[in-house]
Order: sequence, then structure tokens, then C-alpha cells
Amino acid sequence: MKTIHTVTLNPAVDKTVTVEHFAPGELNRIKTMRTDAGGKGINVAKVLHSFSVPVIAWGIQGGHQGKIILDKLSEQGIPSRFIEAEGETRTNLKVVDEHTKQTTELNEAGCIPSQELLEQFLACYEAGLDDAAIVVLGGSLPPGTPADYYRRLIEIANRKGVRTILDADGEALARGIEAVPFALKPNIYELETLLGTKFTSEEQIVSAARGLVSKGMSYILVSMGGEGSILVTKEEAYRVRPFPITPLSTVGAGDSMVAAMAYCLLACKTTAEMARWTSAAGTVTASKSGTDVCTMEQVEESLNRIEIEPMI
Ligand SMILES: Nc1ncnc2c1ncn2[C@@H]1O[C@H](COP(=O)(O)OP(=O)(O)O)[C@@H](O)[C@H]1O
Ligand SMILES: O=P(O)(O)OC[C@H]1O[C@](O)(COP(=O)(O)O)[C@@H](O)[C@@H]1O
Repeated sequence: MKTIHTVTLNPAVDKTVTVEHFAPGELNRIKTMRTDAGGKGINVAKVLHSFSVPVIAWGIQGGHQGKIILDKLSEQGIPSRFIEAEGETRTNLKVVDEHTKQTTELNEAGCIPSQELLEQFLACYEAGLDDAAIVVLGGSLPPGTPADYYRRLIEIANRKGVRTILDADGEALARGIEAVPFALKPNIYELETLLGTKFTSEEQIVSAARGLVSKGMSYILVSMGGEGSILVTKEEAYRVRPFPITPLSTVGAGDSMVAAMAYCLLACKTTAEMARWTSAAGTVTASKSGTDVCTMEQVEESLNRIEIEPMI
């Protein structure tokens, strides 16, 4: 089976704490705490590895925190190709309110890689993609990274005939789509920011996604938190509604959708199947604590609990 490669240029040690009632501006006592290797591509790799899909996690790491990430990946048996930067990989704090079940995220900017290191990464990536079926590029760019960096990574993959999935926001997303990735997974706010608009109906979301499809992208998966998602291709569009859960930590839910999307592409699933798989994966992960992610068994068991409705 061909391999899925993931790229996490700005990984993080995710520190998840739970508090009874999160009160900004007041003293909050932590009840539980855990740390996980995080960052979008890393979470995607965790899900794919648990699905028994061959995966390689690429990225940039540095310092003690970077070492923690490498150790956690290796403990989980996930092959990785990380280049070492000077400086310290970031820690992202996730505060889970036990009462409201809401997660508040405080993400650091990350360590600054040198321009030489970024060039070195590009060269290694270009030389190392030969067994790749799909590359997943996810998360923020480290500070100081040129905004067109995803664009360059996508162009390299395109030249090699490797399909790409981009999950980014802001300028990195705007510049990244210039290279026409195969698929995109924006959440609704990221899509609104990209297009400079506020959606007032689901039809508007479909038509905005179709605008991206007309530029050459094949799948646009718009995630909408507890409201579910909308999956759009040239010929099809589905409104997808998840089953009710008690969210324990929504961190990694979007990444689980991206992983399921990559899996469905590899397994040649239909668009309707992809609509179900991606939603089931995101929803199962949202019902787990920390950045624990869905397993294939749990996703398969939940597939028929997802409602999908064709849209025009
Ligand atoms: N509160 C929730 N209840 C049920 N499912 C959720 C909830 N939050 C997230 N999800 C699931 O996770 C998916 C991704 O969530 P979303 O917040 O849109 O992603 P992102 O973290 O990328 O912004 C959703 O489409 C849904 O399936
Ligand atoms: O690179 P960014 O945008 O700061 O996001 C990084 C964070 O996103 C995560 O990958 C989770 O992403 P999702 O909730 O979208 O799945 C965390 O593990 C990490 O701390």
C-alpha cells in the first residue's frame, strides 16, 4: 500500500487541563492535566496509524519539547522525518471546562526556523516523496516562514503526481490554494476569512466551495463544529449531521476528519462514504479526552449514525 505523508511545520506539545468552571480573569484550579504530541499533521498521522495505513510524519522540531514529540511518535510506532531547528517547539494549552464541555485553546506562535533550515526541509521533502500517495499539510506556519511555503510544498507534490490535502488558515491558506491542492478542509470561519464574507445560509457555503472547485480543487470539506459539515465536489454536495455526543476535548477533531478524508481517497471510497467517514471520525475524536483520537473500529461502528443529505 502506498504511504500517506503528513507535514507539521509548527508542531506543539498539547497540554490539556481540565477545570470545573473556566473563569477568565479569575483563579482557575486545574483538576487533571495531560500532554500529547500535537499539531495538525501529527494528529492526522496518529489517526492513520491507528487505521493501519502506512504513514510518515514530517516536520520541524526543536529543543526539549521537540524531543518529547519525537519520543511520543516513536513510542506510538509512527515513522517520522523531523528536521531539528534551534529554539524550542511550542506548548499549546487547551483548557477544558468540565461544566460547559467547552475547550479554550491558547496556542503559542512557535519557534522560528532559519531560512536555511526551511530550504533544507524543502529539499528533503522533495527527495523523500517517492512512495507518497497523498500528502497532508496542516496547521499554522512557524513565525518567519514565508506565507507561500505551503504553495511551494503543494507545487512539489503536484509535479510528482502526489495528491495533497491542505488544512491551514489565514495567509498560509490563501497562498497555499494558489498551487491548487487536491482537497481542502477549512472550518467555516477559515472559509469565511479566506473569502472575506459571512455566510447566512448553507447554500452560500456550497456555492463558495464550488467557487474553489472551479479553480481545480476536487474536494472541499467545510467543518462546522457540533453542527457537522458540508462536503462539496464538482458533481456532488452533502450536508452531514453528526450524532449527539458529550464533547470531552474537541482538539484533534478537525484533524481526524482530514485523516479520514485521506483514508477515503486512498481506499477509493465514494463521496457519500467520505461524507460519513469524515464526520464519524471527527465526532468520535471530539468525544475523547486530550488528543486521543478515533480508532477505525469506533468510526465504522458510528457510520450509520451519521445523517447525510444531498444538496444541489
Ligand atoms: N461539540 C461537538 N459535538 C459534536 N461533534 C463535534 C463537536 N465539535 C466538533 N465535532 C466534530 O468534529 C468535527 C470537526 O470540528 P471543527 O470544530 O469544525 O473542526 P476544527 O477543529 O478543524 O475547527 C465536526 O464536523 C464534528 O463532526
Ligand atoms: O498550528 P495551529 O493552527 O496553531 O494549530 C495547532 C493545534 O491544532 C491541533 O492540531 C488540533 O487541531 P484541530 O482541533 O483542528 O483538529 C492541536 O493538536 C494543535 O495544538
